[in-house]
Amino acid sequence: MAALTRVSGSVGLISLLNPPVNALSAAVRQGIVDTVRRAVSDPQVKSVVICGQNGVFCGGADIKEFGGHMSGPPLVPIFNTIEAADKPVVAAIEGSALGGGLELALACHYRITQSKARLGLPEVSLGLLPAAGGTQRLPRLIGVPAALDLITTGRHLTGAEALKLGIVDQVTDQNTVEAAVKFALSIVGQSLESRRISTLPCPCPADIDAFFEGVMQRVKKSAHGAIAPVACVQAVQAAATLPFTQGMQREQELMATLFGSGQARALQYCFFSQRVVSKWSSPSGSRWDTSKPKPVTKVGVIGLGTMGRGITVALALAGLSVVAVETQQQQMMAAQHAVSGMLERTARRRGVSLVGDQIRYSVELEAVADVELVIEAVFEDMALKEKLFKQLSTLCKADTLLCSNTSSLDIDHLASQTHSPQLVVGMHFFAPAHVMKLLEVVYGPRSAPQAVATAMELGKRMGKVSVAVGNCSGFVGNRMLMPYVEEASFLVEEGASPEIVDRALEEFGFPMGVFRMSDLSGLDVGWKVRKARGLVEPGQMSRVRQGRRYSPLGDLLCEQGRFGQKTGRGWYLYDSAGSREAQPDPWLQSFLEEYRARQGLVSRRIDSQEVLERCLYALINEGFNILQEGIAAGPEDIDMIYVFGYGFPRHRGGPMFYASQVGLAQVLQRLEHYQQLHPDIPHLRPSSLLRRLVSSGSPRIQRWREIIRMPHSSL
Ligand SMILES: CCCCCCC/C=C/C(=O)SCCNC(=O)CCNC(=O)[C@H](O)C(C)(C)COP(=O)(O)OP(=O)(O)OC[C@H]1O[C@@H](n2cnc3c(N)ncnc32)[C@H](O)[C@@H]1OP(=O)(O)O
Repeated sequence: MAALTRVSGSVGLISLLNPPVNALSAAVRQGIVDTVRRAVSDPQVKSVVICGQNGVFCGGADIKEFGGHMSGPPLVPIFNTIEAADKPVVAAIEGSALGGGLELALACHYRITQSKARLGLPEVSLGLLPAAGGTQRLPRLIGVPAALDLITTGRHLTGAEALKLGIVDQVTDQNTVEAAVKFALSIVGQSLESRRISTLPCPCPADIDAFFEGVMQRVKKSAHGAIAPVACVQAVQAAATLPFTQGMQREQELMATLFGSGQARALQYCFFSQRVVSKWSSPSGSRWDTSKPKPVTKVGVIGLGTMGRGITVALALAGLSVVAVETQQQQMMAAQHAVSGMLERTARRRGVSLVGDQIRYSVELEAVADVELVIEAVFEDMALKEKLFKQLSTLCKADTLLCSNTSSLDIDHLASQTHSPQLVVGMHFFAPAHVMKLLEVVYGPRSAPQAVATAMELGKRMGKVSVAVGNCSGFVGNRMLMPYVEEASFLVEEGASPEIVDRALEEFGFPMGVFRMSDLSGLDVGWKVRKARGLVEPGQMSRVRQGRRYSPLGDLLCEQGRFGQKTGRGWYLYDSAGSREAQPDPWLQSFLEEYRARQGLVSRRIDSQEVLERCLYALINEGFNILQEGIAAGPEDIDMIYVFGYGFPRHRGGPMFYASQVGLAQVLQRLEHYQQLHPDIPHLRPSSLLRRLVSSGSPRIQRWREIIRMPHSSL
């Protein structure tokens, strides 16, 4: 798990070996202990280089070990021993040095890195902190503000950026290990005093108390209830104010609190779930490992409204050639201008350079005749899309994949308009499409495995978390959103205010409650969908439609021209159209009072527990229905959709993981309770899969797929 060889006569080369990322498993840690001891005591070894085999330095502690009993030597004493060695130790960083991997490098006396290597302390995204000395060594090396930025965000740096910050001593584009060995030979005999980071003073801002107060306020605000970023600040504060040994003690105490927390479990579940969803499968038996994606270099985007523009930017940033089509000349010009601006801003933010001329604009549909894949992003109007798919099927090459960005329309129906329905899949992006990480790839019963594989791969190239899901109204994300949003409206009918509902959801960790979110995206969006479903009865207040409870509140607001932020009024009041500062609206309060009176509803006090239970359990219950129907292959798919597309707090793991933590029996019992009180709300009727899981003893979430697949009686 770690090997020691002697190279160039006097350099002890320690290679970590634990593919694919040389994670610091118990065996690797033991390997480091043994090889360092041998290298230090071997008189023929004058200096040491630590590297990882197979082009990766080290991906950090072995996250798989976190769930079980930790054995093997701990990291902190190993790193202290390396730092204390009286022979120079050089880290040769290729690929990645992340988490414990970077902490290992910080314990070395010198660091040499490949320019493209990724370095960072991403523990915060696993609900932890860099507890192998990272919070104490990094601030001493690069100063408190820069260290705080890296530790609280977990962001990765390239080797070149790390050099600028002073984290590494040299960057090379040549063979990193060879460069490190050469360097190690050149420094034999030099003093190591100034190279032991733990002995350095911590460069601090002038008014340290005020500085940390400000940082803490900012971090708490953006953490939305996550505890790890706050602990990271506390640990760095200890580095700034305490001697190294005491700082290390504080780091360990904070880590102990985080390590056992539900948030760390949820975030580590997210880490693995993100990888599980890339290994997609469909009920027809097609799978990620047996389906080869088709190579794609040129993509057509049709419709350059908000979504089409974002998709064009995402494709161009991924290095693809794009043919962007908008049939109205004026709109095309406006789109071209907007896309250029978005591209420039995003490229600047990401620090990447743009390759010119990647996008060709056209007002002719025929311009997409030679692309390998088309993404349609026109209005959500089935007749328009039907016509377009018929045209595309005729004018594109026979093997061109035809994808729709529809957020709810029937993919099978669109496929049936074409000569090759097997080449049609949904690619449902989320606004803004060049920013949001989620992509729902929607397959129908006729979609070819290669079509699904190609859309998934394209999503990956754009840096998306792509999740393959089956075709149904609203797919996974929007289908689950319906009961969530409806419950929120029912709660308002029963006596809650939009502020009470939103506050409960925001305290839970959503960046925005349901009503603020609705105001942001536009109340007319849902209105249009409800109209298409035949639910809207203009001017009517009836609360039963299509045989079930219905809240006309959203429709009534739209009829008043209250579309949310864009009109300056919606569920809240805004200073002006387009403003983002939501204020409670006295008009809405009187409107609701009058509405309740006319409906004969007696307003009651609704607390945050009821808000959370009714909104979240309704959403979760629909998730169980989706799993039962095979629309999503497993709970991880649903959770990643909600975390990456709908702002579900990541530190809660996603709705299905959250349900598993609350306890399935508890979720079932509360749904039964609310269903008894509201028998006219079908989405509160517990899913039979939920009942089945509870009667199977509420197994761990990792076992749900197994239970879902088991044959069962539907009685
Ligand atoms: C109290 C005791 C604990 C003390 C701890 C002290 C403090 C230290 C803490 C840590 O170090 S926590 C870990 C920090 N490191 C990370 O968060 C890095 C996580 N990994 C990645 O970001 C990426 O995997 C990568 C290294 C950038 C490589 O990306 P790539 O896209 O090339 O591959 P992936 O598909 O992501 O991964 C391949 C494969 O490897 C598994 N894996 C990756 N990292 C780890 C890890 N640190 N531990 C265990 N396994 C890891 C990943 O799950 C994939 O597995 P499969 O899906 O193929 O099974």
